Amino acid sequence: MAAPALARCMARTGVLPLGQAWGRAPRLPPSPLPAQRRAFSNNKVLVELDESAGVATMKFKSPPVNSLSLDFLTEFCISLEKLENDRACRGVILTSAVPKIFSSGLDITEMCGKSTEHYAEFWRAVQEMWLRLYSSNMVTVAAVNGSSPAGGCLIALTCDYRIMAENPKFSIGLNEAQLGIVAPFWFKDTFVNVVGHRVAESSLQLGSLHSAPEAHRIGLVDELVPEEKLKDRATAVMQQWLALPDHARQLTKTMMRKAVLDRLVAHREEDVQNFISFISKESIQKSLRMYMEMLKKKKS
Ligand SMILES: CCCCCCCCCC/C=C\CC(=O)SCCNC(=O)CCNC(=O)[C@H](O)C(C)(C)COP(=O)(O)OP(=O)(O)OC[C@H]1O[C@@H](n2cnc3c(N)ncnc32)[C@H](O)[C@@H]1OP(=O)(O)O
Repeated sequence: MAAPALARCMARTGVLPLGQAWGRAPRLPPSPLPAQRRAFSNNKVLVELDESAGVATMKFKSPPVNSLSLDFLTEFCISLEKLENDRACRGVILTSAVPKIFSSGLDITEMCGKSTEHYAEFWRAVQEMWLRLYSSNMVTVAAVNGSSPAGGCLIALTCDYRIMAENPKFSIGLNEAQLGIVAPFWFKDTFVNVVGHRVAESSLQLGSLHSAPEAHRIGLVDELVPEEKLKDRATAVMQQWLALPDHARQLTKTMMRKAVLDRLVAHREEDVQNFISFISKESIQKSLRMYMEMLKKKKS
């Protein structure tokens, strides 16, 4: 099925028609076949699977800034679902193929001047991405090799472990307040689970974008490495996590994340309606338009 058709299906049903994000059987170790590498790709995400290690790398490739458009979100979910159902894959490293940018967050153009139906479709796709990634049975490591505001930061926060490249130009954080918008409760819950309530409260209210050292200091990222070592370090961390039996790690992950996941699952439609009423306000539309203009002016 093509991405737009899948997106429509997601909009109707609220889920991808590929399988279930919930109640999956625990993953089994990969079969002892000869070492093999596989790659598959769609327009937005490149996936390389090292079957001998049981590890895939998902590289975002949606230039200029890997913004999370409806197409990107749909293709991200399809790629993740494929890996989730692949017995040869036990862990996934998320990173970017676009220099200097991990992801610029939700595509603002998807939230400006569109119909109510479009907002509903878009928001369900954002929810779906988070539900699938946060509940993934695989070990998920974010190798943050560029700036990562808002929705980009959410992707990193949703992983099990975050490693960021030490580059003074890169920043990360949930900066929604700076755009005049509010991070939804499940963004906030994910953030609180990583950095704790006090840090999340001030960072969210200020819409802070943190430099790499600051992000490390507040626990937003688990470690910093020189850019050229990021890939190797992500691979080493993955090996460490995969050394444990899958079932124990998966049950522990579920135990830690269930309450937050259940909260969105129980209020999914209400959350879509909240998004629509919020984003449709003329004052919010004006803030978003001004923000886009500011981004464009910054260039000239
Ligand atoms: C009561 C409660 C109810 C709850 C309601 C919920 C409300 C909504 C919640 C929404 C949640 C999350 C929101 C988001 O994720 S919004 C996105 C936030 N992102 C940002 O603020 C990042 C903005 N971008 C940048 O800071 C920079 O672009 C960059 C990423 C640092 C890269 O800088 P650069 O100099 O390398 O590139 P630049 O020239 O700025 O950009 C290149 C082109 O890309 C366009 N662009 C950048 N970011 C986005 C984006 N997020 N969406 C769409 N387009 C984007 C930029 O405009 C340039 O375009 P052009 O070349 O000029 O045409």
